[in-house]
Amino acid sequence: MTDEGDAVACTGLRYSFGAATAVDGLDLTVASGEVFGLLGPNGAGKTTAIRCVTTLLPVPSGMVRVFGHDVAADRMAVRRLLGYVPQQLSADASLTGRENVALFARVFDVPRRERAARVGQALEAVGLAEAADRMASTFSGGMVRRLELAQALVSAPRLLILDEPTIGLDPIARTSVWEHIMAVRAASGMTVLVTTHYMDEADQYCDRVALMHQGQVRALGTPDDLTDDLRARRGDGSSPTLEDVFRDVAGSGLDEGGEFRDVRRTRNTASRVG
Ligand SMILES: Nc1ncnc2c1ncn2[C@@H]1O[C@H](COP(=O)(O)OP(=O)(O)OP(=O)(O)O)[C@@H](O)[C@H]1O
Repeated sequence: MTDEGDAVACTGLRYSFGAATAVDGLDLTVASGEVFGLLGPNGAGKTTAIRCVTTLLPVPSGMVRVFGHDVAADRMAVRRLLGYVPQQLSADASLTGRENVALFARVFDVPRRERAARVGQALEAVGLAEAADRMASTFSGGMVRRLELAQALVSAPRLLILDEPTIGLDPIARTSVWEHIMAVRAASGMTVLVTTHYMDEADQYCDRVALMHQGQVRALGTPDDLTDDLRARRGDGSSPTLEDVFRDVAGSGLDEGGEFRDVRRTRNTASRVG
């Protein structure tokens, strides 16, 4: 397989935790260069699906390719192509911003003589050049998130995967995180795959979105296509939002919002950066 073609192609992906099916036959294609949003409430299966794409979970059933590489058969090639910002804290509070990014540069095999420059560029790209030599423990929640973004960017990934990048941040910090993501994407042409349950962010920043519910994609398209389609079906002159589209495809499931475990995990994630 060459590394041309779509950034991500999932066919019939299934993943279960014991008897509980988290991802239930996911078919999904992310085109090279697009910003793609995987949306859904807590427990929809978003994190499980992207952990399969990143090779952190196996692919027990179905097929997942990243730029043509089968993630099950060619794990190292896939890892070299992607940067991943997980929901969990990945920055070390006892190191400076620069030391945190340098650590990722070493782990991701950035050539030694390029490391210092690449670390500096990654910090600059997320607006942390001036704060780079402060301890990460002194950073605000938004700065920690941007530091984690720099960690993922230092290896110059072709595919950046972000799991709830703005959860727990105030509106100004959320905008700042997104503006830095979009600026790096515009400069590098990298593909971005992001999970979020903030429909407004998806509407504003994503080229296409997949609405996921109970392990399956229930709707797929550009935010405008999805809202236009619902407007046409309603035919009552109202202007639906992406959230209305989600309520339409997921029904009452959206309000139920996953199990207790899912809510607790999300709260933990939010408080660790707050
Ligand atoms: N380690 C685990 N053990 C058992 N079940 C799990 C585990 N991780 C996730 N699940 C279950 O799998 C389903 C999908 O979870 P997943 O984390 O993929 O959803 P999500 O859409 O990313 O939600 P969130 O926004 O809360 O992260 C949920 O029902 C969840 O309870």
